[in-house]
Amino acid sequence: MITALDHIAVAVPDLEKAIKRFCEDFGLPFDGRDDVEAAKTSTAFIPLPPTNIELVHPLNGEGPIAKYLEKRGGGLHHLCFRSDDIHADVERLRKKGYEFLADAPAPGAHNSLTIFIHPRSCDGVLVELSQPTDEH
Ligand SMILES: CC[C@@H](C(=O)O)C(=O)SCCNC(=O)CCNC(=O)[C@H](O)C(C)(C)COP(=O)(O)OP(=O)(O)OC[C@H]1O[C@@H](n2cnc3c(N)ncnc32)[C@H](O)[C@@H]1OP(=O)(O)O
Ligand SMILES: [Co+2]
Repeated sequence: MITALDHIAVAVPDLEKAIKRFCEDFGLPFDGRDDVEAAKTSTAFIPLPPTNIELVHPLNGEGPIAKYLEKRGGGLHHLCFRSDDIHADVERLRKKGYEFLADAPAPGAHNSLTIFIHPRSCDGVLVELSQPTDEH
């Protein structure tokens, strides 16, 4: 079951500059960085209960965020829904015809398991499902 809006992700061309903007200029809290090799993505989390902002930047200059920045520049990149049973939610949504971008959930930021639904299944919005695998 989907239980929360876990995060809203913003693709940024300069991660340090974006962290300064959100945390120093806007005065928001900073919950640290997490480089996720499996997703080829560097993240920075800004907790804003009951959700978070996730800044996403290419890890080692490659991967999906690199392609996105190259084609579109910075911008809103995806919405992530938290699930309490990601395998059941994937099965349920696949049966409804949603196009997933992987066969199975993979490691995400903050020890989560994540999987993405193609934007063409969701009116042009890239949607991530995420299940925490331990307390962060
Ligand atoms: C850190 C881990 C994790 C977490 O724990 O939170 C993350 O958030 S990782 C974040 C980065 N990872 C991903 O984005 C993985 C899923 N994304 C993909 O697999 C690809 O980016 C994609 C969505 C399949 C697009 O890749 P590709 O087909 O190679 O790119 P194109 O540029 O050719 O785009 C095709 C099509 O899709 C539209 N598009 C692309 N990105 C987005 C987006 N973020 N939001 C909305 N739409 C998007 C693009 O405009 C193209 O549309 P058409 O032109 O209409 O075909
Ligand atoms: Co995300």
